[in-house]
Amino acid sequence: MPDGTELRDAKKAFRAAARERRAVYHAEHGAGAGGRLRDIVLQAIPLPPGGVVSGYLPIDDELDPLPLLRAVIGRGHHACVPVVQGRGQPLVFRDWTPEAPLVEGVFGVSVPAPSAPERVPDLLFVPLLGFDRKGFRMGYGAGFYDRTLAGLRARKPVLAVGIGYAGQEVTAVPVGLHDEALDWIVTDREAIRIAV
Ligand SMILES: Nc1nc2c(c(=O)[nH]1)N(C=O)[C@@H](CNc1ccc(C(=O)N[C@@H](CCC(=O)O)C(=O)O)cc1)CN2
Ligand SMILES: Nc1ncnc2c1ncn2[C@@H]1O[C@H](COP(=O)(O)OP(=O)(O)OP(=O)(O)O)[C@@H](O)[C@H]1O
Repeated sequence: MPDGTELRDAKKAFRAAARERRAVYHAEHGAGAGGRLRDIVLQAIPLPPGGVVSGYLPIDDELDPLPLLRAVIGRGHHACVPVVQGRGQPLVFRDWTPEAPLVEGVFGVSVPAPSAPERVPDLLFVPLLGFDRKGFRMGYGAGFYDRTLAGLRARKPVLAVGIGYAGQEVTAVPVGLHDEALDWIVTDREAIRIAV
């Protein structure tokens, strides 16, 4: 069931404001943020040995997760990134390395070529527009990560780690029934473990 009108409007207003805040923070703090993020994640979060870790290829003013993904590969994990199949469908993930050939996917987002093997992540680094300390996030509004996390969590334990700038924190993200909470949020300043 889709969200009701009131929640949809609240989320829409939130998204517009969050985009602006992220752009301002990115312009001010973006340089070097990906390296700081990498160091904080590796210090705080135990990665599943030999596991599959998903990240993302940054768009707009997202915090750059590629230094982290390179480090994760260096420690023997598989890295992968999301591929949109279509509206209303969960994301799939394809293998990513710094050398991987990319093609243009849905929404003009770069994705690994179809020759890259599909993977099922054990740990997901999740992009976001805004987050709160309860572990709720908001994205671009297609519900891709909510749908994808719900599907994965029904099959096996996965760890969902939201990635964003400290300046993307809000008091409370408007949430609906479909919203899947994150297990951790890591910013360019700190790692926040969400209490269960
Ligand atoms: N880096 C990254 N990759 C990702 C995501 C993400 O949030 N970040 N996604 C997370 O789910 C999926 C892609 N989802 C997306 C959904 C909408 C738009 C988007 O820009 N939509 C508007 C354009 C708005 C604008 O540019 O002002 C549109 O539909 O026109 C982009 C990505 C998978 N890959
Ligand atoms: N598991 C699900 N099954 C069916 N519909 C869903 C599911 N998850 C989310 N939706 C629907 O998708 C729409 C968008 O959800 P929402 O506004 O939470 O997106 P978002 O979290 O900002 O986006 P994204 O996860 O793509 O970054 C809503 O109408 C929501 O009801």
